Amino acid sequence: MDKQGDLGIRNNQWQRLLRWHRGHKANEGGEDGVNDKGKHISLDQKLKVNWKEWTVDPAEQFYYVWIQLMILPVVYNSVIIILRTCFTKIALSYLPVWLTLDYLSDLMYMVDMIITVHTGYLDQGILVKDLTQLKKHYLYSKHFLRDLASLMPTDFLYFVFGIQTPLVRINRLLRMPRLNEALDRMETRTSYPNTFRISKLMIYIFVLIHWNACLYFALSSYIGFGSDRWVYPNISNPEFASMRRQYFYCFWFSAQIFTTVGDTPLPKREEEYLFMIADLLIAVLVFASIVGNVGNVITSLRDRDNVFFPNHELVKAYLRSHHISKELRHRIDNWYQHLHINKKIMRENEILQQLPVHLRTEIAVSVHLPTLSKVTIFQSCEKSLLEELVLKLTPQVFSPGEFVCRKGDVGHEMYIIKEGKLAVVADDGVTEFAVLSEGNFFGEISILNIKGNKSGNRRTANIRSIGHSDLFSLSKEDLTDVLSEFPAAKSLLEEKGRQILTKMGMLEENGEGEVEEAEKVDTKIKRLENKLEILQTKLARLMVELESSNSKMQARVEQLESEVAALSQLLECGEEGKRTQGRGEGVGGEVGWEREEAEGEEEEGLDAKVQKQRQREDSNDVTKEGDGESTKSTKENVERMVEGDKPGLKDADDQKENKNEGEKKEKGDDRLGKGDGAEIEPEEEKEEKGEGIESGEGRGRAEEDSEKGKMEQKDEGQKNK
Ligand SMILES: Nc1ncnc2c1ncn2[C@@H]1O[C@@H]2COP(=O)(O)O[C@H]2[C@H]1O
Repeated sequence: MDKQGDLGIRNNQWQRLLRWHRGHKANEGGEDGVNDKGKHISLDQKLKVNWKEWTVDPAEQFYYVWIQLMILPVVYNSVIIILRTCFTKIALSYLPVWLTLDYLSDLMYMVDMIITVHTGYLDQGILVKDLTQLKKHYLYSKHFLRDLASLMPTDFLYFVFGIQTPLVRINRLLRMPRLNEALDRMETRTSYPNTFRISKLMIYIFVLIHWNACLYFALSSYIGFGSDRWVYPNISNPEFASMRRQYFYCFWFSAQIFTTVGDTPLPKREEEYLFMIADLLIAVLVFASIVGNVGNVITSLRDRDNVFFPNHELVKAYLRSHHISKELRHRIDNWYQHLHINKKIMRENEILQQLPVHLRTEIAVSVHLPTLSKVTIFQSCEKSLLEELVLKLTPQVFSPGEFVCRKGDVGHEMYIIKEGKLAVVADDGVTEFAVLSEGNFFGEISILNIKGNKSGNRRTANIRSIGHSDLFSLSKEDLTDVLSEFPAAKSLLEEKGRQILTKMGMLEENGEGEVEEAEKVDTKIKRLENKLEILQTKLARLMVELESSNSKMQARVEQLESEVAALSQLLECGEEGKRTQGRGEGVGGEVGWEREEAEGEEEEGLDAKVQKQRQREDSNDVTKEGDGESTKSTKENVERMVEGDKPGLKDADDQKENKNEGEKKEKGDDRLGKGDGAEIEPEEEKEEKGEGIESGEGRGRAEEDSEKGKMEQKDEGQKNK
C-alpha cells in the first residue's frame, strides 16, 4: 500500500491539474501575469492604454476600486453639508478646509461622470464596449440627468446667501445611489457579509442621528438657546459654548430620542412637539430595522452553522429521549466537538449546491486535489474523469477506535484517506495486519466483483480508525461508472485486491472459469433482452397497423349497412305493391298484416345477420386490408340471403290462400321463432354451423314450409272431392 505513492508519478494528470490550478491562481492574483506563450507581460505594456478607445468593464477590479473611492465624497457631502448649515460656528471656523474638501469632492464627481460614460453595459449578455454607443446610453439615461444635477455649480448662490450657507450644495446628495451601488458590491465580495451588514446598518443610523442632531441644534437656535428645558442650553454659558460640546450634546440628545424612546425632556412649544413626534415615528422604524436586521444576522449565522455542521442540539435531544447509553452519547459529543474545533465541513455538496457544475468542480478540484493526487490509481486518469470523480466524493469523519467497516459486511463504497491513520485489524479488534495512511485507499475488494473472490461482495477485513480520520467515500455505483470508462485504473485496483485476496487465501483457482461462464450467460441474457426489445417494437408497430385497418373496416361496414338498408327499402316497396294487389283480390287482410309483421321481423333478423357476418369477416380478414375480398364476399352473402328469403316468402303467400288462420299463424310464428333463435344462438354454435349453413337454412326452411303447404293443399283437395 505504501508503494502506491511511487507509482505513476510521471505523466501524472493530477499534478498537471494542480499546476494548472496554481497557474490560474497566479494569473488572477499576480501583478504581472503569464500569457499563453509563457512570456511575461510587463506592467508598462499593461498600462499602455489607448485613451480614445478606453472603456471600463464593470466586472473588473478598477471599477470596483473606483466605486469604493466614491463612497468618500458622497459620505462627506451627506454629513458635512448639514453640519455646516446648522452649526455655523463650525462652518466658519474651518472654512478653508471645507472649501478644499468641497471642490475635491466635486472633482471626484466629475471624474466619476467620465468613468461612467466609459463604463460598458450588458446588452443581451454581451458587454457593449463601443464608445459612441456607451455615450449614447449614458447621455440618454436618467442617471446622466441625476449626475448632472448633482454637479450643478450651485456654489454661485454663495454670492446671494453668503458663504455661511453651504445648504446651496445640497444637490450633491443626489449622488447617493452611487453609495448604495458601492456598498452592494462590497457586500457581495466581503468574506464576512453579516459583519458587513451590521456595520452598514450602524453607519446609516449614525448618519440619521447626525442629521437629527443638526436639525435639533438649528431648531434650538430658532426657538432660542436655553429658552426651556427641551432646547439646547444657553450657548453664552461657557459650559455649552464650545463647538465640540454643542455637537456632542445635540448628538447625545438625538441618539436618546432614537434609542431610549420617550426618555427625553418634555417639549414645551408646538415646534418642539412637532419635532419630537416626527423623531418618535422615525425612532420606531429605526428600532424595528435594528431588531429585524440583527435578528436576520443571527438567523443567517445559525443557518450557516447548521449547514456547515449537523445540528448537535437536535441529536442531543433525540439521544436523551431514547435513553442512549452515556458512553455512546459521549462518543457522539466528541465527534461533534472534533468537527467544530477542526472546522470539518461534512455537507459540502449541500453548501455548494447552488453553484453551477463547472464552478463546483473547480472548487472541488482546488479543495481535494492535494489528497487525490496522492492516490496512485487516479494518477494517470484523464482530466475530465478526475473532475467527475472529485464531485462524487463524500467527506466522512471517524473518531478514534471507530470501525469504518467490519469483516463480512456487504460493501457499498470504497474509501480514500484524506487525513489520519487506520488499521486493518483482526476480529479481536487489536491485532493489526497493516496500517493505512493519507493517500491510501481501502474497501475496494467487496465492490469490484474480482474474479474468484471467495468473499463475494462481503468485506474481507475490519478497518479501525486509530485517531480521528478524514476520509472520502466513493459509492459502488460511482466507482463502477468511473472505472467502466477507465479500464487501466480498474485492472490496477483489481490487481491490488487480488494480491490481498491471495495473501488471505481467499482467491479461488478455478474462479476465473466460473466467472467467464457467468459473463457468457450475462452476455447471452443481454442479447436476448435486446431481441425482446426489438420484438416488442415490432409488435407495437403491428398493433398500430391493426388499429388503422380496423377503423377502415368499420367505415366499410357502415357503408355496406347503408347499402343493405337501401336494398331492403327497395324490397319493401316491391312487397307492398304485391300486397296492395293481393288485398284488391280479396285475400284476408289479417293474414296480410301478419305476413308483413313476419317479414319485418325477418328483415330485421337479416340485417343483424348481415352485420354479424361482416363483423366476423372483419375479424378474419383484417390482414386482407385493401384486397376487397371481404367486402365482396359480404356483399354476395347479403344478396344471397336476401334472395334466399324471397322464395320462402313467396311460398308462404301461396299457402295463405289454402290454409286456415290458425295454421298460418303457427307457421309464421315458427318461422319467426327460427329466425330469432338463430340470432340469439350462442356465437360458438353459430360458428360451428358455419355462415353458409345459416343462410342456406333460412332458404331450406322456407322451401320445406312451401312443400308442406302444397302437400296439405293436395290432401284438403282430395278430402273435399
Ligand atoms: N492486508 C491488507 N492490507 C491492506 N489493506 C487491506 C488488507 N486486507 C484488507 N484490506 C482492505 O480492507 C478492505 C475491507 O473491505 P474490502 O474487502 O472491500 O476491501 C478491503 C481492502 O481494501
